Amino acid sequence: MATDTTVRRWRRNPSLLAGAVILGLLVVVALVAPPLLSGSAETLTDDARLGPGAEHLLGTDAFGRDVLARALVATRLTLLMAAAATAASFVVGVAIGALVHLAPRWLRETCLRLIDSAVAFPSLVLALVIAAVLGPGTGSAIVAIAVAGVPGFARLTANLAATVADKDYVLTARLLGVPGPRILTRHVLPNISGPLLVLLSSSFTLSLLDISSLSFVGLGVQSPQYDWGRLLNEALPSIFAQPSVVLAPSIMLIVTGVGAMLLGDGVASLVDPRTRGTAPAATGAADAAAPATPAKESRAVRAPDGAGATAGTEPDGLLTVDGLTVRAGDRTLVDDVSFTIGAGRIVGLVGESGSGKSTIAMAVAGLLPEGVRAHASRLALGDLDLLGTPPGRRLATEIGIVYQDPIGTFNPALRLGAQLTEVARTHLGTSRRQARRDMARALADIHVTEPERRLRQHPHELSGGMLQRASIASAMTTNPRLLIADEPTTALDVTVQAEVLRQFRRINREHGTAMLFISHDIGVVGVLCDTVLVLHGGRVVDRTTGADLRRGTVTHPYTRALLAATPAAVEAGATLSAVRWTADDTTPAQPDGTPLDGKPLDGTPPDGGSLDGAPSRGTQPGKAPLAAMPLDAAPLDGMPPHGTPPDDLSDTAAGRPPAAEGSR
Ligand SMILES: Nc1ncnc2c1ncn2[C@@H]1O[C@H](COP(=O)(O)OP(=O)(O)OP(=O)(O)O)[C@@H](O)[C@H]1O
Repeated sequence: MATDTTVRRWRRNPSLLAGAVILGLLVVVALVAPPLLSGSAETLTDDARLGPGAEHLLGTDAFGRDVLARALVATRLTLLMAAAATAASFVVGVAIGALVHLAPRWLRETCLRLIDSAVAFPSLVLALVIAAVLGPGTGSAIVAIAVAGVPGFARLTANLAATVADKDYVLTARLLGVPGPRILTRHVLPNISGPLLVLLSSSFTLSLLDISSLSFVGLGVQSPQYDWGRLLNEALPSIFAQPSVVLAPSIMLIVTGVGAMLLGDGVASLVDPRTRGTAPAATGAADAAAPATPAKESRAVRAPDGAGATAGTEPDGLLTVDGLTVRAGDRTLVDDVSFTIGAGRIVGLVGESGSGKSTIAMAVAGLLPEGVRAHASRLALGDLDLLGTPPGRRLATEIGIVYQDPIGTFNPALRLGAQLTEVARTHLGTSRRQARRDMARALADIHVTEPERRLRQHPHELSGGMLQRASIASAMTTNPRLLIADEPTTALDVTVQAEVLRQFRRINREHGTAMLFISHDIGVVGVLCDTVLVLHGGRVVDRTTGADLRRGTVTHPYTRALLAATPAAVEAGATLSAVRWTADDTTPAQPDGTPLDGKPLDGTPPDGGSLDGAPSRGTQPGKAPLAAMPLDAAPLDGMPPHGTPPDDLSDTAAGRPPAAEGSR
């Protein structure tokens, strides 16, 4: 079975096959040629300068030695030198690149500039200078070529590591307190191995040519040793009279280079789990939502009219954010934002793209990118002070994060089982077997089909909806007090969105988990959240409730403008409003320019857009708004029918703390 798979993989990878065959043959030549052909390659005879013939296929050189035999015998030394130089460049270059990536910013920038300058210098010229300084010889040629190859590997490693460093799975590892070197070896290096292997193969080819060049100009291999470069050097005086003498070493050089490139391409595609050719799991049906019962009347307490600005502050605040300001250099990204989240409550952050939602979430989780600084009068999760350096273990176990892109959440190079059980094994001390058993149960709870099999799969083998549910299960491993969901439904189609939202609601009710729920979709926020902060330009411009959003009874002009820009809230045939509002505006923008007067907007469901309403007018073809999705369809893909509370998204289920919104 395993052999079948291996054969299929090789067949699907012709580059790998061709490269391996070519280099394999060359290795055989390197092994057998010296003992078999040294005699005819090195014995001086009187048959000098013979042309190609039956006895000497490519003729003889000026000392009567067989030209082809010499080229074949030289294979061993040439390959060994090129391999040694490339291996040294690779090891030292990747190590330097990794250290540069881990270094503080100023040092990293300085090192990168130096590396860039070294890369700009042609490697052969660099090698010539080094070889000239070290003196001619085999050892100095290897050192010269190895040193000349280091900057290329260092730059590629540092640059690629930087592109992986802001991936969600790296941020999660940082939140979990995984040390930098381990993040590097487990998450970063495996995900940049493809390009590094391609560079390794091209670097081998380059080393081969550079070493041959050094020997050709007399700085490399010295007589009586010989490599292909040395053979070309010896053939130079008779190149016009007897061109066949340069043929053998030249062909050997070309064939070896092509073989190395083909092998590099093939290996790069082999190590990339996304191109291994495993069939992806069924999508669509597997992700479809299970049926839900009709939503019951909303219970969320509504802030009194005109008191929208008092919502967003909750009694018994579990999470306290007071005067949070986030800056990147001189630029203020988040300006004096304050709110609290009570235990078991869901607070939404809504606003246009760039309004600062994710920045607030990352500041809470202590995951702000380099160069971005947060200041606050208070930033705390219960007794855990989030300013400064909170203990990594507490951060890892008390805050869970679900990101927007379920694919980016997971390390594509690792199987899901290893990733999903990491927190339990690292922070809870659970054994590997028990952690897998627990995770399989958690996945089943969240309606992931065939959980055991999923744990053995790579992320690319699951659909987006399944991955998002897996990441929710993963975030819940430690039963965190606060779950941050950063646009968790944006990358999903609307049917899957509903199921994912239902899971958030279920978790909130069953575990009493407080949530900071981020979305640019005001409909989604209205459906799920108790209280909602509306952000604009990094500031909170309105504080309202989910119930008010669903009823469309919000009063703030910007919030009303956001609602007016929601397809489900607009009459069929009417113009969809663009949001044009500045902090100085006191009147909301209507499509026709008339001010909104506080009446519910046309098309907005009168008692809120629960997930069970009939499709609204104004719905865009092909993408129904969430508020319009009927969720009582038959279960799909064998998903267990559910839909009884707590899986509906109404606010009526028991077990939630009373929502008495206080004021700041
Ligand atoms: N590392 C950074 N350095 C400088 N500015 C940044 C950085 N990260 C984000 N910003 C800026 O901060 C502002 C807020 O970004 P943020 O990602 O928090 O917005 P958002 O509301 O979450 O948007 P979206 O919905 O598109 O994710 C944006 O103007 C963005 O350009």
